[in-house]
Amino acid sequence: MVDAYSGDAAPDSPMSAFKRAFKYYKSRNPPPDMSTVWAMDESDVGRGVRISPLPTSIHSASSEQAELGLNPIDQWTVATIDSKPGIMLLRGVFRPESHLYWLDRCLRAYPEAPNVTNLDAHSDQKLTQIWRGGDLNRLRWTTLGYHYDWLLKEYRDESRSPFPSDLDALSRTVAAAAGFDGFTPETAIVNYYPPKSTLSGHVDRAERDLDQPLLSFSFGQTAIYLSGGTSLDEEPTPMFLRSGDVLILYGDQRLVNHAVPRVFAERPFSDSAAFDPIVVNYANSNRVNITVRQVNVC
Ligand SMILES: O=C(O)CCC(=O)C(=O)O
Ligand SMILES: [Fe+2]
Repeated sequence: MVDAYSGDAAPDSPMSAFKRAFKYYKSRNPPPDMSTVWAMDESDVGRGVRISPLPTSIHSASSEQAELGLNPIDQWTVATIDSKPGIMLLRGVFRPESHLYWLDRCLRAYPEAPNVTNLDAHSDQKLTQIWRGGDLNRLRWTTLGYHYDWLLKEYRDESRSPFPSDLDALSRTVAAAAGFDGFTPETAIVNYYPPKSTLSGHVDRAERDLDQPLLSFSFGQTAIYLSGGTSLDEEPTPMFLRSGDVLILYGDQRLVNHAVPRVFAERPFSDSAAFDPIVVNYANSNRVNITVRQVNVC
């Protein structure tokens, strides 16, 4: 399956450590040994994984946090890896019932005009009502704010639409809680992962201000995420990203190779009167990831 970043693959040797790991975790036959994937849910001295509460230096209004579907910040935890300063994996951020809210936004609202999706990027006419048109299974990405140009690999000032206010508030709250007070959400890529889909190895370097973190929100089913180094020869770390996980990359980790070689279903979502059964159904077999970035030096 071709994914949005596949044209971005560096001309690496076929046997780079990163590519080898990608193939290993993507393989169906034989399937990978899942016990080799880092769970990151408890401290592990051997691997240098530390889990701690988030230092609660910021206090955004708790009413706003509740509106965004967030747990109180003192219930969040952060996992770090000693050998990879610049990765923070936040857990406990979202209340369980809010995962479907964000999935609903990614499926019903964000793909609509003026936002751009893979379904209309190469068509003269903006497709509307992807949701009602039954095109959900072909939806692979939506861009918000600055619309990333996949061919030119850049953001252009002419191609920009308003950033959704709920995602803006979520991103600012999470960034500030993690110590990035000045973060300004200006663009997001929503990636949709049906079963068996992958995201090829790539580095996110198009943003003009690389001193700002990148926030990555995962909802729905679970991914194996490969966190590599700046060289494809560096052995990547495989880790699970589950619904509600927030990965923050900054500093030395802002420009590393990463990929999603596998998505698998393990998380049941129950029917709920608050959500269309199509959303619940989608959540039960697909994964959605939102990466939020600041483009400019603000
Ligand atoms: O789906 C993910 O976890 C990663 C997405 C990603 O790397 C990207 O959008 O640049
Ligand atoms: Fe990326």
